Amino acid sequence: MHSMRASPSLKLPFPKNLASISFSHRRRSLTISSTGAVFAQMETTITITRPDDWHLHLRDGDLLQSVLPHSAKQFGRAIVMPNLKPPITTTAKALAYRESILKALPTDTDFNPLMTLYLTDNTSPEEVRIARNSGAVFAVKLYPAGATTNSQDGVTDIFGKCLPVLEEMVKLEMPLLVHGEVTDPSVDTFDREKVFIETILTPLVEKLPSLKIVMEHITTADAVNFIESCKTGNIAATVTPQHMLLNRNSLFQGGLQPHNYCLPILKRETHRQAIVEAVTSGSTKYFLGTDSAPHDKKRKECSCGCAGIFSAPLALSLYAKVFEEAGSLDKLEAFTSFNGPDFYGLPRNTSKVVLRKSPWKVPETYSYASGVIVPMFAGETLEWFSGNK
Ligand SMILES: NC(=O)N[C@@H](CC(=O)O)C(=O)O
Ligand SMILES: [Zn+2]
Ligand SMILES: [Zn+2]
Repeated sequence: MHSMRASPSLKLPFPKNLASISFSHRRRSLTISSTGAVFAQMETTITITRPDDWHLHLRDGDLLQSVLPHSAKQFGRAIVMPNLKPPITTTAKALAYRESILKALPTDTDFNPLMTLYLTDNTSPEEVRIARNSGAVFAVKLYPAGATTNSQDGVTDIFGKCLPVLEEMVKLEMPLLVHGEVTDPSVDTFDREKVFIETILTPLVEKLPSLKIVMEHITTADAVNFIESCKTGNIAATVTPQHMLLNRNSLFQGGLQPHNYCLPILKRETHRQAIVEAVTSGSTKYFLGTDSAPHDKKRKECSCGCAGIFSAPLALSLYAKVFEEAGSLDKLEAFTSFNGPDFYGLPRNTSKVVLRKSPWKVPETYSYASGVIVPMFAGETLEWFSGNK
């Protein structure tokens, strides 16, 4: 009879260089087969500092009520996007929105929503000062008008209309969060991020070199090159699970796949690889921003489906998958839990979350009072499970 014992000498597929995160392999159960062989089933967990989500759409009303607990269970804080209808353009609106988020929170959580202001052509420097002094608003969000969901009130001409506000933001050390795509209909959809970097972002950094900028949800090797080329420490990027796990083929796999449609749109495989390589290298310039963007199933599956992927319940599992596949699980915690607060000048969380290697099936839908939301990877099995306190 040969037996397998749950001993530390058992070969497990993990990197050796595990500086900061703690792993544990525990024997969960023993199975004795008909031939008498004993199999030990191992339970593997990773314990990391509680992550934050630096780019999240919480919506309002019914939708807020049902999506918020998924983020609050796993994340300590989130930068809450202001693209509501109507948008959050003033501090007063941001504070009221914050109150409604706090009211919708489950009681057993200390989740902290960090608010943002929606930049328009008419935002005043005074409004940004009020926002900063409120202590509740942590950034200003630039949506080029028409670039994405609920961006119609966004900026039409950043250099013509917004310079005084941006100069004030430099003084206040208030970060500018950027949806980095041009809206010119003559520019190919797949090139809109690259052209934005060339025509807006590069001149903006030249004009205001000390403005803190987060390029949100990067999707291209061009964005990685841009971020790497900025040596000053005040330019960073958030990265979504979908832009590290999917390429544009997944928009068309076996037919049109509306639930993989988000903006900026998924790009070709070489871009995905460049992003994964940069993020899993351990660079401090990249941090977790799910861009979890719930829409009702009916608004995704229709003749003109809207952009946005709902990933809040599974995002952490997905990031773990990316880092594991890259052989860089030891770098996961800095990306999820350190680089973001360090960039924003906020303390890192002190509590922990546990990720468990315990396969689970992503639900086909999540329901809310007025309908259902189809999550990313609906119905698929994921290896890492998170969600325990
Ligand atoms: N990412 C998306 O495709 N959609 C976001 C808006 C955004 O972040 O651009 C949304 O609010 O639905
Ligand atoms: Zn966006
Ligand atoms: Zn977004």
